[in-house]
Amino acid sequence: MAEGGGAVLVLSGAGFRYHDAETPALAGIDLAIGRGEMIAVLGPQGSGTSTLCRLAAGLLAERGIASGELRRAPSPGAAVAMLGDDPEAQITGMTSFVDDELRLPTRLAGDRRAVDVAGALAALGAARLRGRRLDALSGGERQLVALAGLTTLDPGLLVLDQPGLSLDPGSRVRLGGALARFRARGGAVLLAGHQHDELSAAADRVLFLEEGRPVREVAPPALAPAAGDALLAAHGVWSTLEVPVPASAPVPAPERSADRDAVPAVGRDAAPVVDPDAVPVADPDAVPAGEPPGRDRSDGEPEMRPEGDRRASAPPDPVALLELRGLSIARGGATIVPPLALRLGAGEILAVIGANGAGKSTLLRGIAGLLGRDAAVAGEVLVGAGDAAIPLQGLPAYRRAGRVAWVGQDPSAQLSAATVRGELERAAPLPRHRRADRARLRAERAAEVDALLDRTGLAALADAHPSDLQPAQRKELVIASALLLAPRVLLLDEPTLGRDLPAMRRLERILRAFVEAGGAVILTTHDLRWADAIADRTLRLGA
Ligand SMILES: Nc1ncnc2c1ncn2[C@@H]1O[C@H](COP(=O)(O)OP(=O)(O)OP(=O)(O)O)[C@@H](O)[C@H]1O
Repeated sequence: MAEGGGAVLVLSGAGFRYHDAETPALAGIDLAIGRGEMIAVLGPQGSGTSTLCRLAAGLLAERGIASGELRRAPSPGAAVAMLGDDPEAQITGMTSFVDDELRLPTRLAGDRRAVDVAGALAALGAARLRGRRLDALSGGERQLVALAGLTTLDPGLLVLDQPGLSLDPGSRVRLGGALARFRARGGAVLLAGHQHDELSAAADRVLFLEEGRPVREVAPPALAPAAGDALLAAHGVWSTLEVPVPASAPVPAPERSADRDAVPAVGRDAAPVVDPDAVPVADPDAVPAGEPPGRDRSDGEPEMRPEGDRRASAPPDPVALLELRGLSIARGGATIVPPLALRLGAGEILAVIGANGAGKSTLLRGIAGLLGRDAAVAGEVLVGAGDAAIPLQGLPAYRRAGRVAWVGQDPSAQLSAATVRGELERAAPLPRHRRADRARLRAERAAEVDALLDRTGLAALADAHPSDLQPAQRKELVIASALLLAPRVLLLDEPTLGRDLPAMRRLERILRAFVEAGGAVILTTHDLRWADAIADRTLRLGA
């Protein structure tokens, strides 16, 4: 551990207690980060990782009482720059375009020097975002812009709270490369989170927190998949790292074929009940004349293709819950989702994967009827099977919601009540009833809300304001609201964001119970290891 003169940040016996809290959020923190070092602090949700970030960045002064010692070394540029844990709050709201957003931190610091916008974006593999409007970016693209903006400050210490949120694995690796270059120039990095990923794996040391106290320090190789899983589990931390494929493993079948027989079988525990011909495929017949399948962008990005089908042998299709017939979505003159044919059976979980900006959220929004007029949606979305199938296209979102319930990438945008319980109580109207039945129905709904609060781990927070929840808890709340609608199909956009190990297990239990009761799920995720474990099939969007 770096001490004394070379240290950029030193915490000795440091602690912090929020004004309204009975117990300290942090206590007994001894940590020194030297020039060129990167330390990861991991722990379960509520263990104090975000508080430690804010303390290190000097952002807690008004909110409680600090104890112990904290020293930051002076730096020629900004002493410290921090990325917070809420991906949707990263963009300032003060600018409309990517380039201006990247110049803003330097300008706000009173520095008039020219900012290398192109270089900052290119370092994160995001050169394509130059000149784009901020309100037309995907969640991960926004995260990349926020990260690129921080790097323009060239601070002595970079504090990153869950920087991998919303980033695809390639972006996480590129961010790791940018951090390595920053460290080579003498910069120091403190990262924190509830998940172990490519970034924490590249740290010099990993410190585990438990109830605000440091409990163990290890070198990242001790946490490698799958050997390190038990150690991470003992500290309530989830790992998104994929188990490396041995060099001798068989090469999987090509992904691009629309021929079902060419889809790599990746094995499965329970056979899904889907149509044997229901493997999601690019529908060549649905491609408009003159337009190639895939998004018409110069960087050769997305193309729809089947990723994997876990069926060892395909059983008959008893209940098709959702069918897409040539669904395609274009925005701003570009094809975002190429024509897609897909049938989803009762009991099935489909994971949609793909790089940042590949179109995953757009697909879910298209199914839910939540795209604005600027989006050109073609093709059909049907819920139900055969003659009973109900076409959803043309129906407004509120009329689709009872059939396909959508949980968006940004949970804050779906919350409006003053308390967690209030949010659930208003999530779905009571069924049509006679006045005499009202009291009984209300009591049943209250019991249902209590049960959901327990299942989603929110019972102790029932009276909290939704804005006071962590991002992962807000998502939990929106999932609970969606379940109250009793939909046939759940559409979950990045449900794993920011979850620790217990919260991941809770999510799995909720999904399993939903599909075992006859529902179907489409979810998006950048956690490819988890997608492989939870989903019956995966669909990759983009290149
Ligand atoms: N209103 C809009 N107008 C034009 N393009 C848009 C608009 N909204 C999103 N896009 C673009 O559509 C593409 C797909 O966005 P989408 O949010 O679906 O991606 P995603 O796969 O969910 O990405 P992420 O993994 O980062 O969440 C992106 O390139 C995005 O910039």
